[in-house]
Amino acid sequence: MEAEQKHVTSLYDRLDGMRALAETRLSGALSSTGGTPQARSQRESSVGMYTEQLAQLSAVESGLCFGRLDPESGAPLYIGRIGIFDEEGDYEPLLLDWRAPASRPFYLATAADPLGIRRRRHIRSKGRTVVALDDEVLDLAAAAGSATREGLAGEAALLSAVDANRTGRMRDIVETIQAEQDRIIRADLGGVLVVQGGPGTGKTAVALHRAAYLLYTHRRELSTRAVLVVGPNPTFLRYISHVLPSLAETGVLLWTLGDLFPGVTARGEEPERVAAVKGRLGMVDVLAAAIADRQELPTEPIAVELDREPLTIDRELAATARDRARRSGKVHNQARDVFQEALIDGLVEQAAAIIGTDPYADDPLGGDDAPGDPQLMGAADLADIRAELAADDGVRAALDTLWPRLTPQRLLRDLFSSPERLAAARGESLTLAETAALVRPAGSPWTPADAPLLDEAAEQLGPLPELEAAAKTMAERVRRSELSYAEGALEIARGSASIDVEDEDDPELLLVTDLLDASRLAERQEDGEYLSVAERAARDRKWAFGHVIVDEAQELSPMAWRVLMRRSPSRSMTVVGDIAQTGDPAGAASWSEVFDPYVTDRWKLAELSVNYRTPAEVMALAGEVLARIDPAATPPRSVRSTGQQPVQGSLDDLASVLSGEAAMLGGGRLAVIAPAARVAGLADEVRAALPSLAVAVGDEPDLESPVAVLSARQSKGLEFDAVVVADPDGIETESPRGVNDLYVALTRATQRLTVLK
Ligand SMILES: Nc1ncnc2c1ncn2[C@@H]1O[C@H](COP(=O)(O)OP(=O)(O)OP(=O)(O)O)[C@@H](O)[C@H]1O
Repeated sequence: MEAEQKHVTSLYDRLDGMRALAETRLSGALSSTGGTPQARSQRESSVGMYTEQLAQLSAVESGLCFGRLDPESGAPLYIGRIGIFDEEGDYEPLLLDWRAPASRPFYLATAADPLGIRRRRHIRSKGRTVVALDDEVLDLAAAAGSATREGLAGEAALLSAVDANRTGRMRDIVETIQAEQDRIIRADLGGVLVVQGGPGTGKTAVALHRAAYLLYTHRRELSTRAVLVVGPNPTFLRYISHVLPSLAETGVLLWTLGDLFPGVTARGEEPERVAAVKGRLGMVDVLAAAIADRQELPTEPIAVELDREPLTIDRELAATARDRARRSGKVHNQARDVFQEALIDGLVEQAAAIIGTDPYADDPLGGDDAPGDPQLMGAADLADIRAELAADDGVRAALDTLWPRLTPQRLLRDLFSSPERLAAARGESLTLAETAALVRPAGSPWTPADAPLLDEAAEQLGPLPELEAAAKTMAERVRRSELSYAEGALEIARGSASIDVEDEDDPELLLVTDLLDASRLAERQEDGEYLSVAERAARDRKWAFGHVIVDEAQELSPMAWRVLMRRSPSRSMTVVGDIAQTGDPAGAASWSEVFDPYVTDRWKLAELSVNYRTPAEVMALAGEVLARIDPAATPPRSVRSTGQQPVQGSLDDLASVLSGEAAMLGGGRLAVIAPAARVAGLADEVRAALPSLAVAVGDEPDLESPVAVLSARQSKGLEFDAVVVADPDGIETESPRGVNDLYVALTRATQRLTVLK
């Protein structure tokens, strides 16, 4: 232990040194002022780079080094959160990043297949002090007598992690990743990988570690395209938000569905059945019809004047123009030009007929100008008339009525606030009752189910031409500035690099030179505005992410998948979920139903089978509910049993159950999970029963409070040391997939479960 402490201390010394260096460089960059635009851009770039570096170095403080591998021959390898190299010696690794290929046996080696490793050691620390060492000898003869269970790597460390008190924040599992999880984490970048697993099998943990692994292994590709993680709600995202930083990854976007449409944060609420209607693919046709409905024909002819001559836009002219615009194959906002052109053609014809016809045609002195003669006007005159008509207020007003410029927001706001517009758009996709359910007041907040519709509307409408032009200018500026930025910043990085990189092919060395990667530095923009790739991705509706990870994926509607597929044109995705936990009426009943339309059968399914959260006793009870959802389903195998059977009782005893739980809670967390309709009332009872404890409740409950009162739906993806499920029958009957919600509620406990009817 003493020897390990020595090594660990020396690693922390190196970490301190790296931080001090980054701090000095950062303050140097911050204190320099003025200079040419080039110098300013270099400064901005290095400030961004060193700030990020410092954040990463601070995040890996806890558990910096957690493992050691003793190969059959050669020096031991230490495994940790980042790679640290001996810059004074010959660049030997002092600590291997857990994601480096050489670290892999730490997760995969078994006595049966030791992968050249003699011994695996888990180093457990508190702060910077080593407190325990767990050794596994990966030698069949030596292992024969040991109590290690088949298939578990680092059992002691694993059990200590799964038994630890929960804190309201998800922790990383980097020290104890199991082989079946490791294979998913390190799967190839390309293609759609679906990870199906029961409750507590580590799907969320695996998804996040995969993000960190992919960013490390494919830094070049992914740093310029960014990785997106989609989770079910803001509370869940807060719950998982510390995991990636603790793995030294800061550039990943964590979004809910409601964040998918730039400029809109959709957090409004609506009945589930309404959201379910909005989530159906039939809405694509409804939106198309709603747009077509905005391409109107005048009920009365519209009069416009040209040089005091009366012209008319009548139904026939508007219909001809509309046909031409529709047949152009362009999207609405782009086809407006065609419509305008066609309308003006018609008006020019009228004008020419009036102005261009000789009024004295009957005059015998009129010569060639008899009625019906060709135009008197030349091309230049016609062009003048066109220009005049195009600028005419009356014509513009008519255009705005007959073919308005539409933003997605305007289209949807107008549609949902108008029973007439909805009736016109519903086609065969919506029943009368569904149509009526969609109506809402004009100022209603955007809901998560609106976000995919806004995106779909944006696709079908196309950008407003003036906004598109502005975006192009901006993109060109960024492109030009990126080049000088990247070059300048590379200069800085090269100048300050303390090692001389000779062998670019050495993978270990490349990891360090990632910091010098031009593509990463090219993220920085000119004009003092530092925008990371993630920030740029967040602003750009058409951003194509390098990789998309979806958690609780079973809950997403077909419309939501449609948007996500657009954000991932390369179809590089990791999707994790559990069909048996689908609670949302818009959610999925099978994975092939979700993916076949997009990637036919070219998606891969991986399964996780071990439950690290719920003790066997609790899972046995939850298994009875699972059997009602799908008699063929097997519940995941619990990694441990606690000997404590779930308690079943009456809701009348809530107060005494709660005080008993509070007494056992230690530093852990307790949740009361109930039907949504009973949450507020129960929260009052919980407060009364536990007056000295903070009780979290509401839309975005603070999960770090010792006690939370949640609906079953809200508890999805979360976990607590102790759970009291109140009114299970109420949960089951509250919604069409209520039995799935009950299954979720029963599988949230890491230690104790009480069910009160
Ligand atoms: N290899 C591991 N080592 C230690 N803890 C683990 C491991 N795998 C999973 N866990 C823990 O098990 C718990 C459940 O993991 P996670 O929330 O990722 O499961 P899940 O499959 O997403 O569950 P659910 O579907 O119920 O939301 C977490 O506390 C996680 O840290």
